[in-house]
Amino acid sequence: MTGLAVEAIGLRKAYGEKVVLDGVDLRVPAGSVFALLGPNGAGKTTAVKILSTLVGADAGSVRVGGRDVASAAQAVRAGIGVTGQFSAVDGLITGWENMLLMADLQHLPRAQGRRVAGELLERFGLTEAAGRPAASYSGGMKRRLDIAMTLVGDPRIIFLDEPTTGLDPRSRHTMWKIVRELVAGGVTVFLTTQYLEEADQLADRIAVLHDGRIAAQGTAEELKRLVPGGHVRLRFTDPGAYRSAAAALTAGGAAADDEALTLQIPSDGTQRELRSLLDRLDSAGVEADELTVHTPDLDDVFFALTTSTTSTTAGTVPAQTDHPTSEETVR
Ligand SMILES: Nc1ncnc2c1ncn2[C@@H]1O[C@H](COP(=O)(O)OP(=O)(O)OP(=O)(O)O)[C@@H](O)[C@H]1O
Repeated sequence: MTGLAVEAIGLRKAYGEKVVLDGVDLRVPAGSVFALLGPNGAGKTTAVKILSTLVGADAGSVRVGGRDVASAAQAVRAGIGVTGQFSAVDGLITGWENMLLMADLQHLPRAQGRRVAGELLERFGLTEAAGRPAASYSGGMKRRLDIAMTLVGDPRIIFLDEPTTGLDPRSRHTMWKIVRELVAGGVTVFLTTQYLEEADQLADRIAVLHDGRIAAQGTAEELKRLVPGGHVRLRFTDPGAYRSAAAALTAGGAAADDEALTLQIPSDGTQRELRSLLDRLDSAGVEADELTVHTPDLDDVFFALTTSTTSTTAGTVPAQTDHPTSEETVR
């Protein structure tokens, strides 16, 4: 599949008086990981339900795998996998039986169903536990079984609704590895999450859902640049070099710390701005001992976008919060 795996335009959904989605546009390139990020109740699950044909939208159009979810729901369903917050795993039967049930639902011939079930259980580290009732599995194992069951039909687009909520850090990392492997195999992953780190780690593109609208959308780096407060910090050990750099850069708004021999220059951290800064240092004939780029992290973006009382559109972001910034040091 080429082009867009998911394309939603003007999605609206209300439950009674409550408007949950109020004109949402989403575009997910095939073969990528897309994270829909939002606080509790933002409408993430509702969006997944609409995109995966489980619930109809009040307005707007959705194409998944190139097909319209309203007029070709059956065909859409055949090409997708959905793992919800409430697992499809039946606790009373074993992991193996859960897998075979899935294979039956997918109408796989018996021998093929057993082979696929065995391969997936192996891939997700569940072979040993396969004979035990799923109710005895840990949260992470149940989640892995859930995804394994989703993969029985070899879907090319997978929706994972909060795949790591409630998991411990180790299980969360295992889940991230699974997502990366799926994408390496050409699968498109649409996931929802409340975890900024998860979106940062996994997603090629992130959309922040707030008050029924997309407050911002882009790569993690693009989103971080929406929040002001980025700067470059230069540290010197030679006081002479420090003074020369300070003289060359204070016109550019550099804040100087004479005791620590550091200069802090406002910057969005882009290559263009860094090059211009280095050019100015070169012209002054000085070299910094350490150069650190401080970019706001996703926490800054998320809090800035989701704590406002009115929704914002991409590119217009409320004032920066006090959350720590991430740092990258270049020596
Ligand atoms: N079937 C329904 N009937 C009425 N209201 C609903 C229904 N489904 C969801 N809602 C409401 O829509 C809003 C969004 O819910 P949704 O589950 O989509 O949010 P979410 O972002 O997935 O939240 P969470 O992270 O808590 O799962 C909530 O206020 C919820 O109460």
